[in-house]
Amino acid sequence: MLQDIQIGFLGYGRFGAAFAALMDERGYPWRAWDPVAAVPEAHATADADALVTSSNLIVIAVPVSSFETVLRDLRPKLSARHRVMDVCSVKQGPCKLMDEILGTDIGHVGCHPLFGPLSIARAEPLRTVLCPSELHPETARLVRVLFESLGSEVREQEPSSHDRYMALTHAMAFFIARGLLDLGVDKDLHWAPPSFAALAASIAAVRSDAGHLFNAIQLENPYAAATRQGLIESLTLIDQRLSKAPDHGASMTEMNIPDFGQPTPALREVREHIDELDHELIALLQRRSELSARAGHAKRAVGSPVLDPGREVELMRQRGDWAEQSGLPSDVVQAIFRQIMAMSRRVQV
Ligand SMILES: O=C(O)C(=O)C[C@]1(C(=O)O)C=C[C@@H](O)C=C1
Repeated sequence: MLQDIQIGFLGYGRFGAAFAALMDERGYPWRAWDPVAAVPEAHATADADALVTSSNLIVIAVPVSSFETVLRDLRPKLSARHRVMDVCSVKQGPCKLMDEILGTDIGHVGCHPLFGPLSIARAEPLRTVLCPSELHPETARLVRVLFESLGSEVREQEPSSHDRYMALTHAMAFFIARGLLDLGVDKDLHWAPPSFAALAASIAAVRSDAGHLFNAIQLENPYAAATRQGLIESLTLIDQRLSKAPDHGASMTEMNIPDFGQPTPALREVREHIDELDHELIALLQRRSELSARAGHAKRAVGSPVLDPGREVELMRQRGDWAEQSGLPSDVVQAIFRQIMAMSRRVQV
């Protein structure tokens, strides 16, 4: 299904470049064109026409605000052999435009990769939402296979359900984080309690955002304004209840978070936490293995052998130090890393 694929990135910004690197790693041929950003020479085309001539799957990777203009400019260059996908973080508008402008003639599918340059670089799990057009189920199938071959989990959704869900999650995270950022909460987070970790990550995401992303998430999602309003209202209500509380005891009961479960015996509870943690450890090992495969790829490209004894000695020493600093026996931690390293070398051969 993917053997004849020729990918053409229309737009080579931060996301386009990271996505293209992922394609590269899996060996898919790709080209890119961008009026501003520099594309690596081996993949560059002279203009948008040359990109369309040399590709059969066009990935529109431009800010949502310029999507319509780019799509209208692209349309006359396309023929029946082309498929088009977008990567916008909102879906209702772009999917409607693709149905309208590309119609039955050109296969298309809406995509929202829920990952970015940082999550790709860190080998975090990849997830993608697809919004298939009723007109082109076969394009959705092709693009699903493509994402799955990149290691991404894929979910299909109606554009409106996607945007409602993103208004409650993506837009909310950015909205709250932006508010905290404006309050100056991003400084000195070293001593913030673990309960703040998720918010700190959201603040970091907003800070590293290319600028247009925040506006697109809030302004191009038709449900985001109402969701923001709903949040402000519920926070105001909580604030009013807190400030008019005559005494802490009585009024705080309604503020209590409901207890959803039966109290569990202490050992069962601890074991549940251990299970959860081990699950996370395995997910981290899987990500490490992914990075190791990339290291193998990079070494093969310059003809270096898999085994790098110098790096391994340094790595062991550092893990030993980290273990000691955390109050763990360094010899045991190093023994664990010897096994991890053995597994790592296996994925590189
Ligand atoms: O750093 C590298 O060169 C890797 O390939 C990664 C790695 C590792 O798993 O950390 C694996 C094998 C090498 O001998 C050294 C380190």
